[in-house]
Amino acid sequence: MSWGYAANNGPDKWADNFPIANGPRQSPIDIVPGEASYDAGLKALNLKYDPSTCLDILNNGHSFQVTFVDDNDSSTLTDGPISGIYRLKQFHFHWGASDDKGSEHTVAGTKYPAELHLVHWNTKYASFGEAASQPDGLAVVGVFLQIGAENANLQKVLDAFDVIKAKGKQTSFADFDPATLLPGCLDYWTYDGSLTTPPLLESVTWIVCKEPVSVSAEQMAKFRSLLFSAEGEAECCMVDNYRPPQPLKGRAVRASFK
Ligand SMILES: COc1ccc(C[C@@]2(O)NC(=S)NC2=O)c(OC)c1
Ligand SMILES: [Zn+2]
Repeated sequence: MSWGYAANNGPDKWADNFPIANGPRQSPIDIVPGEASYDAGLKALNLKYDPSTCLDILNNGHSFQVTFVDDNDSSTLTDGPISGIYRLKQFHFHWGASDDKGSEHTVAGTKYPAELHLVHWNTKYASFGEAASQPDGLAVVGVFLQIGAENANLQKVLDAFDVIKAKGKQTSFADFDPATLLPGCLDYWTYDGSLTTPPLLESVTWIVCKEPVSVSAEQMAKFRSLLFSAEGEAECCMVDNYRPPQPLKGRAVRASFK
């Protein structure tokens, strides 16, 4: 049986096949603002995305992801807590069955209804796959979603859902600018962590934005219309696809802001 988010294959069971689940730099974590240390040496995030690199949108059975062409430096993350150039590979989300849960990171115990992950890989390595196994291989920008006004930029992504409802469905998705999903203020917390699903590789420099972006309750209902299941299988709504916070194990969480 493969991993998932159900009682019999969910986060509490992942260590059975992926012992790194109990490793020293696992993600997500609970971010406690009062315990984060302001680091004046942290640079502002420099995100430069080219909408023409947007390729397709896929239901991978765990989330949905929008994938980008990453054979050049058209869409990159530089500065912030990282050195060098990291290329945008994909973005995806995690969300709950109801608005009181869904994010992976929490802030002083507060759960948001959803969390966006923008995944970038270090171009000092030959490919995303190689970078994913290196301690400085990936940089993921996390953005919290909170219930409020309808998010017109997010709606462009949600409008593609009807054709990717079931696991394995994929369709072309072009000319989307992921920068439109970012908050106005790019203050962030940063710490060393991991992928949040198996293989849970400890290769992620996490960059979690302090400011959430809005999503309407109706838009959250649209997220919950996706399925974990493939066509022809018993329908299983894609909800609660989040890993709960993991032990900090002595790691420092730095803040880019006072
Ligand atoms: C082998 O490479 C992988 C595998 C899974 C993911 C997805 C995820 O586990 N990682 C984050 S972050 N959130 C997730 O759900 C990945 O994303 C960078 C890279
Ligand atoms: Zn993720």
